[in-house]
Amino acid sequence: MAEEQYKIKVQNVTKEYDLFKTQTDKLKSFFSINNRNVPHFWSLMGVSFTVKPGEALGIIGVNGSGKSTISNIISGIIPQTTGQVDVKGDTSIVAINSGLKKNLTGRENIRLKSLMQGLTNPEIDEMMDDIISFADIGDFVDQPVKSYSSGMKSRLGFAIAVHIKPDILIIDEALSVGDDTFYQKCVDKISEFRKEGKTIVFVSHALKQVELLCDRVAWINYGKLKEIGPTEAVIKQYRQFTAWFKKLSKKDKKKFEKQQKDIQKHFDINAYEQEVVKQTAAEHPDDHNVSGEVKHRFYSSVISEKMTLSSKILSFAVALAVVFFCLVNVSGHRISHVVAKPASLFKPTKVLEVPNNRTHETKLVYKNHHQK
Ligand SMILES: Nc1ncnc2c1ncn2[C@@H]1O[C@H](COP(=O)(O)OP(=O)(O)OP(=O)(O)O)[C@@H](O)[C@H]1O
Repeated sequence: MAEEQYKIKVQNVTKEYDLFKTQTDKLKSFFSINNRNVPHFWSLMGVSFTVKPGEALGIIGVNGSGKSTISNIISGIIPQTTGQVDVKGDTSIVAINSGLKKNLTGRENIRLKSLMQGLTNPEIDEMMDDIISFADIGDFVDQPVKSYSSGMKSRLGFAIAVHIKPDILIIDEALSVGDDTFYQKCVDKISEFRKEGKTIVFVSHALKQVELLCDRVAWINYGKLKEIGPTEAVIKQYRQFTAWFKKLSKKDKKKFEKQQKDIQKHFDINAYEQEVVKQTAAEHPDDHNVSGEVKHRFYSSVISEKMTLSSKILSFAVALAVVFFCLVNVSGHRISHVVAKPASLFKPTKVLEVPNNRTHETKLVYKNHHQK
């Protein structure tokens, strides 16, 4: 069977967030054995799709549906909770609020992002003027990014992203804040990118832009992939959904949104895993290790953000050891002495008056002898 050609493959990806109310709750959860009392929210509840080389995939969906979450996971900015993400090539993300260091100037940000992408200083010097001219932010290029408007940040972010020539360009709502002239410049650049056979992921609410730029569209709806397919067909379905939603009364809109959010709060990852096992077993009846394979697919490439009980105990023990050694050091006693008489940890050693007529070595022997 021919191997599937893809640039990005997202398989059974989920993303869970803990909804702490305060910083104290967060701290309490570190010391608790289980996190059962912390409310959870599943921003993604098992999303799978592939993006082919040279394809422009649009990602659409209502506010809070999980579009930025999936684009940040593909870009490697945040890890998924479960599932596999395979990206073949360098990615560069342009998002309104990501990637730029606000205390650095525009010029410094250009250098930093380019270095992070593996370019050398001479290569960056060569590109610097082109990037500055594309961003067209005037003297602000030498001002800290914190003084930029969102449109200026987007201009700079886009200019850097397209000039460092990544294999995969991810654009998350970045065009929505630019003016018409800049927007046209970006569209031309994206079209150029497509002609070069680069892969594009385009997250946007602007359906007209999506229609213009994308070959296929993924509609993410409250953490799930609702539809994926040809641009026209998916956008038509999405428009029908938004038209239906707009017609609801205020009360029904709220009720609908609450129902969807409740599903995301009570998502059961184990039940989802069993569902995938069942589905895979039905598709591959001769495979006798479906359960093991699904488990591997769910958890093998996941870096957990949460600490397990054993790692909590280990961190606690290391912290205690550090405090102990600091106290021993301050107390002036030897470790063996403190171990034999723990109370001495809090009694500082007497300051010894060493007679001046002794040599350095004999002073040390004298001190050791008298400290016992
Ligand atoms: N750090 C976080 N902690 C808790 N919840 C989060 C966090 N980040 C995102 N979420 C939640 O995850 C859900 C998806 O967020 P995401 O930003 O991916 O949505 P989106 O589709 O990009 O929305 P928008 O169209 O408004 O940009 C939202 O309900 C959001 O509140």
